[in-house]
Amino acid sequence: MGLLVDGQWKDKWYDTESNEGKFKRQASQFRDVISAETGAKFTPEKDRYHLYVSLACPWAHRALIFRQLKKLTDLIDISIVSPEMLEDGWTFHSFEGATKDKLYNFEFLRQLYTHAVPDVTTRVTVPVLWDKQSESIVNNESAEIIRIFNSAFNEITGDQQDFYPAEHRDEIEQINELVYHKVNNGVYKAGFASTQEAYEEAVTDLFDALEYLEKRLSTQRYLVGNILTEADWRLFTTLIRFDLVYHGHFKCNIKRIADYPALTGYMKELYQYEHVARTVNFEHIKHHYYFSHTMINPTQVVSVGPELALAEPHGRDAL
Ligand SMILES: N[C@@H](CCC(=O)N[C@@H](CS)C(=O)NCC(=O)O)C(=O)O
Repeated sequence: MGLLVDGQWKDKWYDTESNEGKFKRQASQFRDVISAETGAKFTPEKDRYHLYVSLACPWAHRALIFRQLKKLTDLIDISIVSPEMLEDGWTFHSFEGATKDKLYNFEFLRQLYTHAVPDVTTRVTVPVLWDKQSESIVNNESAEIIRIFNSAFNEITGDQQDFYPAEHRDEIEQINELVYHKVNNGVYKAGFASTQEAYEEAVTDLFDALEYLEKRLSTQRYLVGNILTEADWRLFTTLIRFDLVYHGHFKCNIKRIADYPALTGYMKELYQYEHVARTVNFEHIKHHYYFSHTMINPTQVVSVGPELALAEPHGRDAL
């Protein structure tokens, strides 16, 4: 794993030493929008954009889910990186369920970043929303890509479902804040911590948040206002990976999601939601984490279990 500095690849892991053993995620750099407004640089068009994802990555997973939910699969094609992310970062090496780079046939994802900006300094992350017309990155921040997908193409697809409704935005933002820091990023803070204190702080915050979410979801079907919103999908991509990789590989092991009845039923319901299951690839998830993080798992042995009973009735209809 590494990063680009002035367009040059440096094989370097996140520096936790200078930060008391804590993992600090860097902000995404490409933050444009797609809009039908006059003068907009990126306008909604069929076949103009391409999405680069990893099926292992919870952030890219959000974008893949929104692409399905918002009926964008015919408008926006995808390229899928190999789950093995080692000294060259994300690659398009052959792996079942991965694809080539469908636009440029690049070997490495970093080549896409330098194709856009030759002297860029950035981490090379997924997801990337790419504009084929200007050959540039529209956005590489999943929280923003899902908002783009939520509304920018509605005129073309005719799909008006709104996962970020105006009347619930304050509450969505509040819950997103908690879920992002303590859960989505919380598992990484626990897993990548390089001191006991940093790990314990992250894992305690994470399980405090899970206890809170379990309570909240015991009396209401979804996180906000009893309708499905982006807040639910943002939580889902961490929950679905939890017992598979975060519990073992990242030592988030005070409990499993299977030990929380409400969170388990909720996760199953979202998994069973139309077309969502096809965005989940358990092999890519397990292989990526156990094989790529050699500082945590130097043998690169990938765990076999656990079995998850995701197709069983979720029992959430009563709420
Ligand atoms: N804030 C970004 C984070 C994306 C991210 O960190 N993706 C991970 C994969 S799960 C990645 O590509 N990591 C490579 C690296 O950090 O070098 C987003 O939500 O889009």
